[in-house]
Amino acid sequence: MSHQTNSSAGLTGTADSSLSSSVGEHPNAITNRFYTYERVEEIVGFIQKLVTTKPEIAIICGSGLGGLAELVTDKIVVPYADIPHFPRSTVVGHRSNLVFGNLNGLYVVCMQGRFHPYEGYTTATCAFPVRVMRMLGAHTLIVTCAAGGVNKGFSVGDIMLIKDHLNFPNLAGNNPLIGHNDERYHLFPGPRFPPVGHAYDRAYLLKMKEVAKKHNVELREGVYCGLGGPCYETIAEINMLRILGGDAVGMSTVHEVTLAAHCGFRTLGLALITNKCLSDYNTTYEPVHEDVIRISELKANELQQLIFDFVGFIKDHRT
Ligand SMILES: O=P(O)(O)O[C@H]1O[C@H](CO)[C@@H](O)[C@H]1O
Ligand code: HPA
Repeated sequence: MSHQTNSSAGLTGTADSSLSSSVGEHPNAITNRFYTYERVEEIVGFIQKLVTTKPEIAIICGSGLGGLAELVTDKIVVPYADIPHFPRSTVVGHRSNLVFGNLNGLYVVCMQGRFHPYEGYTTATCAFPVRVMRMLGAHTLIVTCAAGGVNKGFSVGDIMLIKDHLNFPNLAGNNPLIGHNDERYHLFPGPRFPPVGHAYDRAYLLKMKEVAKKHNVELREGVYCGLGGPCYETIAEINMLRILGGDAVGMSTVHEVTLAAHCGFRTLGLALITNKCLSDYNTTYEPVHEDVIRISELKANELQQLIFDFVGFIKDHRT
């Protein structure tokens, strides 16, 4: 399949000058002027010509966790490169496909590869596919990521249910919702000031604990800290995160979950602890991405089984 597009993938400053400039010039505002309601609609329309079944569950696959999409049956794979205006994943361990199909009885869409701010994308660009998946019909978002273990009680290979997050870019004035709050998304017109106190669905969290118990998997639960990257953290930064109540750290997820809360997704977040974080100045170990991918791939099966069963639960409890 090949679809020619003359877009520059909506990277940062490709604002359409014909659009009114009632928003500021913050890079995220510019992105939101590029990914207008019409453009999101165009992307959704393009996908709907290829995929006629409406997905109920949207899944974002973290570093090394793209194998989840291989569990999907009756697959339709839509490369990001074929979708008008869609960015590309540039990071090892992230492919660049939307994978549609059946997972344990429900129709799903998997992002096999996500976008990170350190790749040069704004947080708004990184997160905008969440809106696309919502407009395609999904009501539940399962977000997965690789993360460093900030909590000293965590071990490499642990799976942490994300109960909340610390969104550092947001605290520094960098939120994917900066810019015009377009109320034409009539199915999910998020408010100008969206609440995010319950961005991670409590009932889903409890259900996932039950699923894990059945599999004899002991889940951790904690607060995910979203930082900008691409540097891994200094020892002082890790110590700060501990003081602030952080349990795991990564460079993704928080902007996606922010947009998901805005457009009415119910969200489950799972972080796979791929490495310990630096704790003292005598430690010689430093995290490396190769280890992150290796551990993700090693533990992927376990995570996939949990998600597979969780989707089965959603199927049985749909209203
Ligand atoms: O969050 P995901 O995409 O799983 O990846 C994590 O792993 C990479 C660092 O090794 C960073 O991209 C970090 O965010
Ligand atoms: N820090 C930030 N992001 C990460 C880490 C880490 O230690 N491990 C995996 N992603």
